[in-house]
Amino acid sequence: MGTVTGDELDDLVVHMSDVGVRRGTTHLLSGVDWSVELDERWVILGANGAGKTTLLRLAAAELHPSSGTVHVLGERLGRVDVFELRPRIGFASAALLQRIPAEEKVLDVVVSAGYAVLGRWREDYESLDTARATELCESLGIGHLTERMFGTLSEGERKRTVIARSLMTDPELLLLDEPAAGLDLGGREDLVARLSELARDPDAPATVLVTHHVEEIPPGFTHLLLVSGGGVVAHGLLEDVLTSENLSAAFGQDLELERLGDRYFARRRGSR
Ligand SMILES: Nc1ncnc2c1ncn2[C@@H]1O[C@H](COP(=O)(O)OP(=O)(O)OP(=O)(O)O)[C@@H](O)[C@H]1O
Repeated sequence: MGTVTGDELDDLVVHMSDVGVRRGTTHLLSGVDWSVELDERWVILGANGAGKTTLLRLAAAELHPSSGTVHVLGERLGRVDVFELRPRIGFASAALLQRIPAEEKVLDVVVSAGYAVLGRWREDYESLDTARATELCESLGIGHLTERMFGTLSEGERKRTVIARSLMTDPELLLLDEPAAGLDLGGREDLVARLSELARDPDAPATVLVTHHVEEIPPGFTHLLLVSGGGVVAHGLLEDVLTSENLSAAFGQDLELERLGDRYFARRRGSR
């Protein structure tokens, strides 16, 4: 990816150069070079344990690299106050989902992202925030659930609530960790369609979505980072990088990729 100058960095939402993450003697990531530009929508695809969540946590400024450099929204990790950086990033993570109290009202789960982040006076902004949270819930198909307790929602409804929350602060970077995991077929298809709408919205932030399955790639996503064993197998434009060969290399199996319209499917070669 070459050396990037200061001016070029301003246009990059994420820039990683020769990044490694180590825990003891284990290398979670090594030699990762990756950049995300303002108008790009990236999918990170790879097998269990490939390093996808570790990459996302670096981009979320939740983790520092052990080696190499990571810039997020023009700021270098290690040289920036992450508490100032994180509010500019929307991160719908599985960890966040687990931390939300079961008795919290859906609308409050979404709206409170704004309070926590901006530390503004509730009285002044309450109605504006409520209107925005309601609009986000409606756009994600949970507009009828805003008064429900979070703990009473289905898995799919919870995922959408967390995505709505991550958009509440109007982030410059949106990170989605396995948004379709655990959903039934209908739930997955509905979420894929909504994420596709978001991806095609020119006002939406630069987005990075982590998944294990090519079937979950929403149309409108533009780029793909294929990872395996803590390293990058291939990266670039989705339609160039998503091939049977690259997929087989990333998953260590002889896989056959099929494209049907703007969706992808994969199976082991020779299987019926
Ligand atoms: N603190 C740690 N110490 C040692 N190994 C770790 C630590 N955290 C993560 N790992 C290992 O690093 C590897 C990458 O983890 P990561 O969660 O990034 O993978 P992933 O691609 O998101 O996996 P999955 O798809 O299963 O969620 C895994 O093998 C994991 O067991």
